[in-house]
Amino acid sequence: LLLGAAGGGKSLLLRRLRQLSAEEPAELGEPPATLPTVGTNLTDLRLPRRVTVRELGGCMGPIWPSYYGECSALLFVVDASNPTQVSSSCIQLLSVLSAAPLASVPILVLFNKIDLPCYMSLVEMKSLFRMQDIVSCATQPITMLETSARNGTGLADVLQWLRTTLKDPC
Ligand SMILES: Nc1nc2c(ncn2[C@@H]2O[C@H](COP(=O)(O)OP(=O)(O)OP(=O)(O)O)[C@@H](O)[C@H]2O)c(=O)[nH]1
Ligand SMILES: [Mg+2]
Repeated sequence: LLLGAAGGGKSLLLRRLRQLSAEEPAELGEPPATLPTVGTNLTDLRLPRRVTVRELGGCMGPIWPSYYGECSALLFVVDASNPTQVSSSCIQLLSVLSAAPLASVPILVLFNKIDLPCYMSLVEMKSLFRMQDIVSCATQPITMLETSARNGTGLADVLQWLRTTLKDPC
């Protein structure tokens, strides 16, 4: 499952992950245009095992929980260049972490858009989110990464996390 506030970069991230996991990955090139996801967006990745990622648009927040039951790993995207979204993203993350069906689902928090000059660093984001408190109270394993879906920074680590996390399907 791929979640996060509207405009954080989920759709672009998914396109990039698909490009990078293709059999013959080409240069990423200019980012393709994306539209706000109204509803859900399903994309298959080859890791090489087939993994289906379901993006839920930020505007679909009220119905996110109806998809928690079938989730084996969760990516949560935060726009690290947008200070005004930090508090709402933090509340959304807390509600994801406290959802019963996700109690043991591994979580990867992605601080995206780090190519922008005004982005907030991992250290700043961790402190704004009070990540230490969140991680110590959470029942699920939480990993954090900085990414740019625009230029590809960190995306190989995202694929590696998915490979490792989804290695032993249960
Ligand atoms: N500079 C920069 N722009 C990005 C990055 N990732 C996404 N964007 C841009 O941010 C805008 C929103 O990206 P989307 O991928 O559509 O965002 P989304 O999270 O899917 O949004 P919803 O579907 O509405 O929930 C687009 O203009 C993207 O090109 C990034 O890493 N860096
Ligand atoms: Mg989208």
